[in-house]
Amino acid sequence: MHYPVVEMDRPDLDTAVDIRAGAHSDYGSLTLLFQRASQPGLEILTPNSSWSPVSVHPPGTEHDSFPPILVNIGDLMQFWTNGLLNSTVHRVVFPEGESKDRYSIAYFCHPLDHIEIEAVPSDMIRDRKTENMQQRAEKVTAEGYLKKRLADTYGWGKQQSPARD
Ligand SMILES: O=C(O)CCC(=O)C(=O)O
Ligand SMILES: [Fe+2]
Repeated sequence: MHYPVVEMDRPDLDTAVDIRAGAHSDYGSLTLLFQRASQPGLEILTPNSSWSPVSVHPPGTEHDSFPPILVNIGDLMQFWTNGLLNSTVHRVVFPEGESKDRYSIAYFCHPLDHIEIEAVPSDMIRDRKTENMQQRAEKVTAEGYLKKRLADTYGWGKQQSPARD
């Protein structure tokens, strides 16, 4: 992803409101995020509902040539584990007071299309049924799940209504 430079002194920019990527959780099981040094911006939503910046070079990695690979838990992992592992809500904000672009690479790990989405068959996971867990009567494949998420988010695959006179 390339987030282009935005001049911080633009009169129409309000960094309290304007952000680079809105709050979301990833759809798949795990996401591997590759970031570049000195290009911060990622924030996660903490359990007390505040945003916390994620360091590109966490302690102990300051002198590494490349930032470590960041692993994000996605919604599918939350579903597979009945919420034992919860997906992270995150967003990307502008760096404070600086006009810089940001580059990142996200690898979204997703099952093959035909795989049926169901919780991991273990007693520990089975016992963890929570209110949050979506109880699904019908079987869903990885492809069906992904298409639904894309449709909910972007209207992907939905018929455009014909233009009217
Ligand atoms: O660019 C980033 O640092 C995060 C991107 C992201 O969250 C996403 O593509 O899902
Ligand atoms: Fe994401």
